[in-house]
Amino acid sequence: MLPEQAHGKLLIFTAPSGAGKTTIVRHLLQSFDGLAFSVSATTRPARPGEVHGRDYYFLSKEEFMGRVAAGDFVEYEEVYPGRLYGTLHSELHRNWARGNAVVFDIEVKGATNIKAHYPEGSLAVFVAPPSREILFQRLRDRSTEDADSLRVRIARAGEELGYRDRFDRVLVNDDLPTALAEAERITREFLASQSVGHPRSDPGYHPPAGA
Ligand SMILES: Nc1nc2c(ncn2[C@@H]2O[C@H](COP(=O)(O)OP(=O)(O)O)[C@@H](O)[C@H]2O)c(=O)[nH]1
Ligand SMILES: Nc1ncnc2c1ncn2[C@@H]1O[C@H](COP(=O)(O)OP(=O)(O)O)[C@@H](O)[C@H]1O
Repeated sequence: MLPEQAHGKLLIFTAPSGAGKTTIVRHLLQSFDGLAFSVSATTRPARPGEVHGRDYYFLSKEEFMGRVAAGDFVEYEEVYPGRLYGTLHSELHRNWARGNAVVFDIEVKGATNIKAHYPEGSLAVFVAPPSREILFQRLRDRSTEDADSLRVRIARAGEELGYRDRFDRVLVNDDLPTALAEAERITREFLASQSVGHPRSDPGYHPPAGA
């Protein structure tokens, strides 16, 4: 068990939509014991094949706002108009209590906020596409979005590319096997590194005597 108010490790993958972070995170979850996914809550509808509680907690706007009011989120963002996404405190503590490092698939602002809240024990990796054109092509080829949703994602993805140098690492996802091998290397090193920290803005935490 972790000491009260202490926290475990956080491995954050962030990128513009379509860069490949979901593909990379899924691969890592299959490849490593001791990693657990931070299942976010969202108000967007499930895509075919997505499972409630595994890919996301799919909530109505009312349910989501109720949980905001209850203080259940570490962070949340309206990523697309009317589409809320957020990280639940309960999700992190549930996974840390089991001794797992938590892995995130999250957009750039959420990643920045998580990293600021948990500066110790966290590593943020920006997944970069080989080019803007390839990024947009991947989004179109994935065929998960209707025309409007695709347009919104492409516009936002263009902006998010500008966050590239604000994180701890950049992982270029050009050839997929090469990117997966690099992601494995980063993860192996991270899991072997020093572990527990304390959240920066947690008023309840007092360091143990002699710490
Ligand atoms: N801030 C924040 N963003 C999230 C969270 N969960 C997912 N996202 C991001 O929201 C964006 C939209 O996710 P999604 O609808 O699954 O679309 P996709 O990126 O096109 O696969 C992605 O950049 C996700 O990484 C969260 O808990 N908080
Ligand atoms: N290196 C790659 N080469 C070609 N296609 C890729 C590569 N990585 C991911 N893809 C494909 O690009 C699309 C977007 O990837 P995804 O993992 O959904 O991105 P994100 O989660 O960042 O939005 C998916 O259809 C995925 O299969």
